Amino acid sequence: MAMAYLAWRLARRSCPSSLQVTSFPVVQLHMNRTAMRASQKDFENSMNQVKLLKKDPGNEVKLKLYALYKQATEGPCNMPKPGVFDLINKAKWDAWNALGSLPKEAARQNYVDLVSSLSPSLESSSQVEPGTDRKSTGFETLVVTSEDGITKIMFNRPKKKNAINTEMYHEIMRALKAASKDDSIITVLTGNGDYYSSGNDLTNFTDIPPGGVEEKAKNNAVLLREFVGCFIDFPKPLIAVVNGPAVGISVTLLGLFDAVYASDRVSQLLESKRSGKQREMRAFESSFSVASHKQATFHTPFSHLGQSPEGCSSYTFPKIMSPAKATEMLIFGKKLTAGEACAQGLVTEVFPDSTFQKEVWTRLKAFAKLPPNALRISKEVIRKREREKLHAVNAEECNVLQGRWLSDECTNAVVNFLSRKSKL
Ligand SMILES: CCCCCCCCCCCCC/C=C/C(=O)SCCNC(=O)CCNC(=O)[C@H](O)C(C)(C)COP(=O)(O)OP(=O)(O)OC[C@H]1O[C@@H](n2cnc3c(N)ncnc32)[C@H](O)[C@@H]1OP(=O)(O)O
Repeated sequence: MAMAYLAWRLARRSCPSSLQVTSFPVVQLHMNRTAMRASQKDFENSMNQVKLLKKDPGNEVKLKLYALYKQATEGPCNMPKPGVFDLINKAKWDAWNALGSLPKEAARQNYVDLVSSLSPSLESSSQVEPGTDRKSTGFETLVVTSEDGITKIMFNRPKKKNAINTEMYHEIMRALKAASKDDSIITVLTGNGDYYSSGNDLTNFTDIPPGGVEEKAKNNAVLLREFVGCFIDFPKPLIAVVNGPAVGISVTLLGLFDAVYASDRVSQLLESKRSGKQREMRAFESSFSVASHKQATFHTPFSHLGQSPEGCSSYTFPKIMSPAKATEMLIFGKKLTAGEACAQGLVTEVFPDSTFQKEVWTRLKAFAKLPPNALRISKEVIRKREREKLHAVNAEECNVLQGRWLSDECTNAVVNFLSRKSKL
């Protein structure tokens, strides 16, 4: 019924224009010379950790783990190429063969990194006494854990790039409200899998209630306003660990966080691509092995989607990065690398991808050892004078979006995506 509704709205107008398609080869930076080499013990520990993963990481990640394991233990692919109809072995052969002549020790390090990026809590819990890793139950779209004074809220829809559906909006609000009252010192948001979050789940547009599209838009404007309000009012230090690409509302909300940490995987690649330094690009890419993660990028394609800024970004982004830079992101949809987002003040610090999880969680555990009242009171002193303004901005943005959601431009863009004609 929902798709029929969208088709009906589409049929009333000309065929939608297609979205610009930009995509960069997803490659993984080869271990650089200064990166630590994973010991055999680390490698064996990681193999055991894979067995402890509570959630299936998905075929894409499992293929990468398989390929890196074979490369680390046997070297370049030495398997005869399976036939085209032997789909599983063909997929495994492709994944292993794509690693080329990646050295064994680099493959071992990449394997260890990939496993630790799949479950940072496994890594941090492997460094604490059993039993202190409290996992909150009752969430479908999140994994919420509390240990070392840190409540970690992990988006957990990796197969959908951690797109935020209606259930997830409510669960994030519930998790934040619980975190504001629990005994943790700081709260961290991060993503499971290769994305931080691809923003609003565009299928949110499809289930039209009996009251019609106007009612849906009104209800979702209320939902959005309440959701962003939780971030404006959150009393403890709130930190984002951006483990992969971030899109839409997952980017705009970063202006309300107290710190944003991201990995550098993408910076050199995209920057040399943009600067047209093809020779440098080829040299750089030649050292790449096959992707095992996506790069942390920051993309707010609101105009492409016929929508408008939210998450208080219409106010915070010009303040953080200047009106001109905010315009490039919020109006023209410029996608930023982690390095660019850091240079513009949206990201607090960028870490080498090979040590990203280790360094960030070590730092967060140190923060969580600071006096909790001093942290809360200092945050309050910094944030309180803007709070009323932020709520007013949030209300206005939701009002404008409510109208945008009813526009032809937005409907066309959503139908485009849902019909899989193009992606951003
Ligand atoms: C009329 C009333 C309307 C009410 C509206 C309700 C709104 C709810 C209230 C709150 C609204 C807040 C406002 C927020 C705005 C935003 O966040 S705008 C940004 C929205 N996000 C996007 O536009 C990104 C869309 N996704 C993509 O462009 C691509 O998926 C990708 C992120 C670039 C990744 O591409 P790729 O690596 O090729 O992977 P895919 O194969 O595309 O994705 C894997 C599967 O995941 C699904 N998916 C990914 N992102 C989304 C998403 N945002 N929404 C829905 N589904 C998503 C994708 O479809 C794939 O699924 P399968 O095909 O089933 O495998």
